[in-house]
Amino acid sequence: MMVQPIVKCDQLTKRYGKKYALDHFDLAIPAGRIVGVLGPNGCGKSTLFRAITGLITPDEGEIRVLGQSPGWQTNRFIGYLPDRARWYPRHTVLQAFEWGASFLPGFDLEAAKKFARYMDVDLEMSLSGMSKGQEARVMLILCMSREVPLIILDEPFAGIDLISREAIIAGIDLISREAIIAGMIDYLEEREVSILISTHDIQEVEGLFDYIVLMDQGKAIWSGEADELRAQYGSLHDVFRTFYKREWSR
Ligand SMILES: Nc1ncnc2c1ncn2[C@@H]1O[C@H](COP(=O)(O)OP(=O)(O)OP(=O)(O)O)[C@@H](O)[C@H]1O
Repeated sequence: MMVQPIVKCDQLTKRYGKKYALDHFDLAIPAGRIVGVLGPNGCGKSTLFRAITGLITPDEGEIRVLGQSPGWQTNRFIGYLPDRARWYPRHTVLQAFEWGASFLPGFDLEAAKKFARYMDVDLEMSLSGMSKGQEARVMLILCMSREVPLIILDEPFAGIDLISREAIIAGIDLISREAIIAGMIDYLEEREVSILISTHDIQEVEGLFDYIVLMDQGKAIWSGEADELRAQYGSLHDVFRTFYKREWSR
C-alpha cells in the first residue's frame, strides 16, 4: 500500500527579488520518519518550513501537507518551532506551558512538565531572564509536547551547547545536547509522528535522523533513507564534502 507523503512539493518556487529561496523544488517525504533537512546557510530550509506552515505563498508550483494545501486547517496538526521566537517576556515557563495547553491543539501539559524536569528547566523561571540555551529548551518542549502528526523544528539545537556552558559555570544544569536528543528519541519511538529538523550541527545529531533531505540553492539535491546515504557515502560529514565540495561550516 502506498502511504500518502506527509509533505509533497512539486516545482515549488519562492523568489525574493531576483533571489530564488526555493527553486522548482521537488520533494516527497514519507510519513512517520525523523527527517534531517540539511544544507548550508541560505539554501532555503526555513523558507521550506514557512511554506509547509502556510506563512509564505509560493510564486509557482504546489505544496501539499498532510494531503492538503497548507493553512490554518493543517497548522492545527503541526507543532512548529520557528527560527526566531517571540515571547511574552513576563511569562514564566509554567505560564508559557499553560498558554500552550489553552491555545495549541493537542498540547499535553503533563508531558511538557515531564520534559521540563528531564531537561532541567525551572517552571518558575521568567522567560525574559533566560539564556539562549534555556530558551531553546522551552521552545523545544512547547513543540514536542503536542500530540500531532507533524513536528517541524527549525535549528532546535542552536544555543544548546554540547556540554552545557551553564553547567560549567554554575556547576548545575547538567543536561547536554546529547541527553536532550537521547530523550527525544525515546519519546518519539513511542509515537506515530513525523518530525522535520533543520540543523547545521550534523555531526552531533546524525544518529537522530532516519531520512535525509539535502538542500542547496533552493533545490533538493538528494533525499532518501539515511542508511542508504551512509552506506553510499559514509558519515554525514563525508556526505557534505562529496555533495557540496567543501567542509561543513557552522
Ligand atoms: N523575507 C525575505 N526577504 C528576502 N530574502 C529572503 C527572505 N527570506 C529568505 N530570503 C532569502 O532566501 C534564501 C533562503 O533563506 P532561508 O532562510 O530559507 O535559508 P536557510 O537555509 O534557512 O538558511 P539558514 O541556515 O541561514 O537559516 C536566502 O538567500 C535568504 O536571504
